[in-house]
Amino acid sequence: MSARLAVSNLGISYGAYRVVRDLNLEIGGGEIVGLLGSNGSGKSTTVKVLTGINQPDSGSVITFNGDVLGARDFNAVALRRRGIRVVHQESPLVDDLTVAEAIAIHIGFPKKFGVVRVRELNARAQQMLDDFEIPVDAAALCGSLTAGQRALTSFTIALAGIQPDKALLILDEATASLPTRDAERYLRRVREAARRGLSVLMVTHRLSEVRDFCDRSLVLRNGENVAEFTAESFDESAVVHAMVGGSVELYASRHENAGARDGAADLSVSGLFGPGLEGVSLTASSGQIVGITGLSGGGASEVLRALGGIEQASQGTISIDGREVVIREPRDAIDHGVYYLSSDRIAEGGVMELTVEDNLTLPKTERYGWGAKRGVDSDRMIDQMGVHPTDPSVGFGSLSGGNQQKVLMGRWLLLDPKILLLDDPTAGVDPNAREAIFAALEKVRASGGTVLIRSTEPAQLARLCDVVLVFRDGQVIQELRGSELTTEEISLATYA
Ligand SMILES: Nc1ncnc2c1ncn2[C@@H]1O[C@H](COP(=O)(O)OP(=O)(O)OP(=O)(O)O)[C@@H](O)[C@H]1O
Repeated sequence: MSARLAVSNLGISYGAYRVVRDLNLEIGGGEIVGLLGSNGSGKSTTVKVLTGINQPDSGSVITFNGDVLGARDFNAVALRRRGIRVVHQESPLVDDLTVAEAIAIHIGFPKKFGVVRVRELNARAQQMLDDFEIPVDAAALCGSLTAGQRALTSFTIALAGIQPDKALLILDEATASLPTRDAERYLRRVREAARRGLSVLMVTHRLSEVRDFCDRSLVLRNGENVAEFTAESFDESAVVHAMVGGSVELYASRHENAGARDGAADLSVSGLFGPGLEGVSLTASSGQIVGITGLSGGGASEVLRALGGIEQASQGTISIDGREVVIREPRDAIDHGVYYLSSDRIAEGGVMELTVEDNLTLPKTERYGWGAKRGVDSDRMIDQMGVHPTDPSVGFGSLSGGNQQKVLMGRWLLLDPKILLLDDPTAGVDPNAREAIFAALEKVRASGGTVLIRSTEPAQLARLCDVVLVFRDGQVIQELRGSELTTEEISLATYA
């Protein structure tokens, strides 16, 4: 039987810049294939060809269900009609629509005499959700869904109106911002769909997902296919080796931490109320990495946003080095040496139209003057964070997602942060970049800074943090320290 998707000699270029070369890939019916690679290795670019955003170079041959695709097929509508569907990391659901309406946008509204039949609309959507045991009410507003439910709704939309045994689902880091537990739940649904014949191409940086859910996986490096693993031969260190062309050094781990000063609460928050916050109190000392976790909407992201001046607290006090400060907007936070890195790097971080150097040095622009210092600083950060490409004059908007994240992190590191607030900084970054981020945090800690980091991956927090604060209903409900800092304890406290 022929493969569902067969790609041979795929080349993809941006102008004269060849980003993908000679890529060969086959996916059989009902197979789940992982696509791995460092940030900037060409994964998204490949997905963009299969979803009709990019055109392949001439000489590339792509066959889907036995049909060789021609130039006219490479547009989003035609490929979707053929049964190639994609789910991205951010679910573009309109908050004011119900789940049933969001599904109907893609497959049509049931109508009689031009009037939408709401009962039928809801019943049909509920049937689709129930078919995959997705715990979502079809009549609920999309805006009321948790992150995990949103992701599962997007999955349902992607599968709407297709025959699984003729289709290909592409997961483009679909689980990157989900907590580990929700991601597993999600991928179990994907596996069920694969049992029904759906073919799946899964782009992810979480190697454990590939180990647990993929039948095979390919590794891209600099746009070339450098290794292939079966479920049996899959080995995390061999994969990472193939991704980076060398080994990854492991940096920070909390056992190395000697910097924390006991009792010196350099950041102290008391009775903080505000959007999503119901009286948060916490302290963090110089030289500490404080982990923040909790279900979405529980206050973990919200407290970082309030401290960073993105949202305004309505009540409560924030003190730094024993002095009360007022943080109403990002500028106030920055003036006190408090820097916030959002999980939404596009909306709240980088300026797409500016260069990498501009983005790195943005908050310090007025201090540079005419000397070469600006270039020296930006080169140093490009090197420290392993930004690719290394040319500081390229547009920030042309960097891959993971490389954008490294630049935004580098921007704050250049300012020697006193307090660094990071909201899920490793979502969508490859293992090498993750280690570069951890190494940078270790430096901040060693120089007496304080880091508050939210992560959806309990294993990361267990490895990195001196203390982990668990949030629920807008409050800190538990503090884990010392021997409690294990993946299991953190997961239990977060989800139980
Ligand atoms: N519009 C563009 N113009 C020029 N170069 C681009 C453009 N988009 C991407 N690139 C370059 O193509 C290369 C591959 O990027 P791509 O986004 O495919 O990487 P990726 O493997 O998906 O990375 P990540 O894991 O960070 O998302 C990168 O070097 C990137 O800088």
